[in-house]
Amino acid sequence: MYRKFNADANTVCAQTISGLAQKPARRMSTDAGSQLLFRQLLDYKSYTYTYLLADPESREAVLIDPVIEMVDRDVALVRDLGLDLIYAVNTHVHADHVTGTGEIKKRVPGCKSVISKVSQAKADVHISEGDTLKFGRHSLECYSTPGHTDGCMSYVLRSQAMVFTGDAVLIRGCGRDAGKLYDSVHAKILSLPRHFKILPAHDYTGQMSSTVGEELQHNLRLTRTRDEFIKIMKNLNLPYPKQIDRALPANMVCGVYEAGES
Ligand SMILES: N[C@@H](CCC(=O)N[C@@H](CSS)C(=O)NCC(=O)O)C(=O)O
Repeated sequence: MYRKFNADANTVCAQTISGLAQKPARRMSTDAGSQLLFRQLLDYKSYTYTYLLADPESREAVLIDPVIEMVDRDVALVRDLGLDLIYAVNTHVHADHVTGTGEIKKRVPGCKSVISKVSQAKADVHISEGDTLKFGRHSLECYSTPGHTDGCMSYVLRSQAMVFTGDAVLIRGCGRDAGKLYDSVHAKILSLPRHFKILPAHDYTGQMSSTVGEELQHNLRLTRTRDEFIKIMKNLNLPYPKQIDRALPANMVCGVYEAGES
């Protein structure tokens, strides 16, 4: 399904290239594998990571999982870096914070909101398994990874060996719910090459990334059998997310209520 993508996944290059000010003559290479602007941004209230990805050549950019309270920061960064933000993407309908995608759309003309079709939430673009989101020379491959919610998607940036897992896989942890989550995570995320970097939607322990190999070895939930996993998740008794009553209805409409809109 994804053969059209850069098969040379091992061409892993410096992922953090903040050189938008670089003149074209100083660029080291023109292949997509070598040039990505990458920023991991934190919302310190919900411990949500927002990711800004861009092709420094075309300047097309994507934000993954923006948070409404942090939209000023995100839009300012996009402007400072001279980027053309084309997509504001959600991994799923979040329960712990309100998405910034609707607010970003208002401030960045032409930016489209994205979420899975299965989520049934409002957005400009509804994606499904096997779809791709292109920005410049890069492509995010869309994988359905249900379990935490039915509409959860993970996004693979193969040329950089990165996977944005939302709440499906957290570092040494995972999202809520059990059987379906175990199956989709093992089939779609933990089956990626071991060097692929895992970039989750949250971390509550101050860690920023992991790898597939590391989680296969050290994730105390996901290394168990399916039955053990279901038992562990049942006994966690995770508390009700504080913002859930505000977040869920807002996130079904892209994070913003407009008078007259449903
Ligand atoms: N304290 C936070 C919620 C923390 C939480 O439950 N996070 C979710 C992902 S966001 S809904 C989760 O699945 N965590 C798994 C875990 O093991 O922590 C709040 O009140 O918002």
